[in-house]
Amino acid sequence: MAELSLVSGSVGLITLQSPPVNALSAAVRRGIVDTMQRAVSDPKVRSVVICGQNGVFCGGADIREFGSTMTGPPLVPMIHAIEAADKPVVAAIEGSALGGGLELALGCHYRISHAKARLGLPEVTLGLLPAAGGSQRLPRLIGVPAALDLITTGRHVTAAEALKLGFVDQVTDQNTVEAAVQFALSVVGQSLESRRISSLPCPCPVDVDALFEGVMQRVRQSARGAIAPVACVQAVRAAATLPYAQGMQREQELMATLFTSGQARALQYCFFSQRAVSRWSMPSGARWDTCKPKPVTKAAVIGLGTMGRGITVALAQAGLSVVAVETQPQQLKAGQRAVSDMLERAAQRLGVPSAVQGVRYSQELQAVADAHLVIEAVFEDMALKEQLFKQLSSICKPDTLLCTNTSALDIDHLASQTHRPQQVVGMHFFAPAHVMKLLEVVYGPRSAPQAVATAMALGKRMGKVSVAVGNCRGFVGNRMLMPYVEEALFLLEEGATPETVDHALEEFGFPMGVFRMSDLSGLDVGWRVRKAAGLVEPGKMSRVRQGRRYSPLGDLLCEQGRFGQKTGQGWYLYETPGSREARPDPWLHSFLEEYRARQGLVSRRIDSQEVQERCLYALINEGFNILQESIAAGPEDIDMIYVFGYGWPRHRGGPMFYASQVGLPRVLQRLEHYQQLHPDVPHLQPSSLLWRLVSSGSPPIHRWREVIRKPHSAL
Ligand SMILES: C[C@H](O)[C@H](C)C(=O)SCCNC(=O)CCNC(=O)[C@H](O)C(C)(C)COP(=O)([O-])OP(=O)([O-])OC[C@H]1O[C@@H](n2cnc3c(N)ncnc32)[C@H](O)[C@@H]1OP(=O)([O-])[O-]
Repeated sequence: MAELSLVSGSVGLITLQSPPVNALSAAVRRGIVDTMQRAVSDPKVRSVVICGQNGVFCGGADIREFGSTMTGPPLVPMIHAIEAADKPVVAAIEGSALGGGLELALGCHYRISHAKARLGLPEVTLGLLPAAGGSQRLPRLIGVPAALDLITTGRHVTAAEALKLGFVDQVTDQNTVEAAVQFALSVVGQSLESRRISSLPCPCPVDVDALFEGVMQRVRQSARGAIAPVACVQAVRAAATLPYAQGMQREQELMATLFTSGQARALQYCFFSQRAVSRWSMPSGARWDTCKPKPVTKAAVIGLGTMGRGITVALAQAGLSVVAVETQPQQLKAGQRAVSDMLERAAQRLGVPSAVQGVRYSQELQAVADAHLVIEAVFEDMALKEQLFKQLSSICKPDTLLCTNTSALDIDHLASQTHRPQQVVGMHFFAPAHVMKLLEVVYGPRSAPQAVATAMALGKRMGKVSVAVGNCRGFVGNRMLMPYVEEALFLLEEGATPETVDHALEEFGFPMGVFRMSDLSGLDVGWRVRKAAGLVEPGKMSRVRQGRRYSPLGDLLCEQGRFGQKTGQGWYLYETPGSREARPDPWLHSFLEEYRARQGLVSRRIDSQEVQERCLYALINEGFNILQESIAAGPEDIDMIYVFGYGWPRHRGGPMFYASQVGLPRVLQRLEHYQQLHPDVPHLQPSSLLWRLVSSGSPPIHRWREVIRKPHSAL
């Protein structure tokens, strides 16, 4: 929908009307074509301004339409008609001009932007490329290198940067539409030839081949198997080397290869899932739209170790007044210094005032008494946390929320240490807490829905992707990680090496394989968790613990002080303790051979397919158990946890989406296959929910919740 009105006597004002972001749906495109034709043919109209309703110019093509047959006027000729108009057309950009929205503006002869607007061509983040002329017009306007950067990264830029780059003509902090109308009045009668970007030559870099080879190499490396960034480079290359019309044809050809790709579907699923997880629900029926969060302006953090420092920074950057408590004077001093440095550096980088003044420090627990919300990030020890929750329960006001950053301990047990279990939830951040986007909000059986609502709202305010999950061992992320890590260890026992396992997982798209990741986070972290679970028997080689198969390989390395990067030795060798470059370790290879010989294991060749299937399907299977138990409300919750917290490649959609793409019958069949080979490994036993989904005809992922909700016999 678009509306045409005459303003200031001779300006035709076209307003896009499709809340919330005026996406270019079929109806909006039809409205633009109709209103443009009327504006061009109306003699009273001497210039045109295009703007968006509700302070948003346009969020691009309507992503919801991608799954169905496209109807209505196509974008490319619509924009060509605007560019070809013989009356000046000015885009009044407020809020966002993204994707097709910016391409629409690039079809206009002038662009006036509000200072707070965000502009960009983020199609690559949806597995696509700018296919309404953006890959051909932007390079002509701002040059090839700058266009390559914006199109291959999909990053949003400020109006100030857009002005500097040259694709907006004016920036205002006043009324943008008014400024655009005045501008449109001022350019009536001026020649438009040089304002039709498609007719401009593309400024070609001296050695165009070298430039594109260099960019393509970099893009392929960082893409880790994603196809859209590669196609984006090829489209911009067409702009640099072909006349406009041929370049446009190349753009459309490349888009056709992406539009129906599995990766595009996965990335668009992630787009909507990232928004869907904020609409949380609990098994009790409590939901995001029935529980009002409590206001939180004063927060407290207890423990200024690595996690406590990151959480303090994230809270301060979100504008809260924070009191950080650390009882150890040395640790308090070091923590205060680290937090101040991080806040100063971030302020410089973002060009905003620093939030250092918003943080107070204390050695006294009493200092948290008037906080609205307290997050403890002390050492991961149950006895220590029990003691702390008892103290907080008497120090804090009755309605103060008590949150724990534990990554595995029982939330409900900690709640039982207080007089207000309903006010206790987990807020599980991921290291570094001021950088990682994911926040697991963990509710126990006695957590009040308003406590969940408040923690979720605070997560959103901190710029986190917050996912509400139920209390169980390891919550969602770490619980699914256990079978993934165990399968990797079993594969070493059967003949693989850390290099071959990691290569297969990095080939799949993970930034780091399981063994490099383990060396980074420290083998001793998992060792402590296994000890707490009673699984570790120092020096023992037995491969059955608590009635199931167990690999003591990790324990044996830890007993030799091989904790990974921090000790310079782990599954790999490092130049010095703390260095990051992993090198294959001949000692570890002979250690594995000796271990197999002592265990009577016969080594065999293991290919990438088996590594990927066993590690990923075991993880996915645990995901089905989690859905079955309603620990997670839907597959989107699990997928966003893995995409934003565990490096699951976004172009693979997340573990559950990936399973739906592979095909549930295939996942089931492969799990059964490996379970027959390894009957002593319970986590290969297919989840009953997986069975049920397959026997219900493997419905598409957006319909899994119906099957999950349907009453069923446990048999
Ligand atoms: C040819 C052409 O070359 C190609 C092919 C394309 O153009 S491809 C498309 C390229 N465009 C994009 O990649 C921009 C995508 N959007 C955004 O980045 C953000 O939305 C935003 C604009 C910066 C606003 O952020 P926000 O935080 O204020 O609100 P929100 O919660 O995100 O969004 C508010 C609501 O609007 C929905 N929404 C947003 N953009 C949409 C879009 N382009 N299509 C359909 N729905 C959209 C969103 O799902 C949510 O719905 P619901 O969850 O409420 O039901």
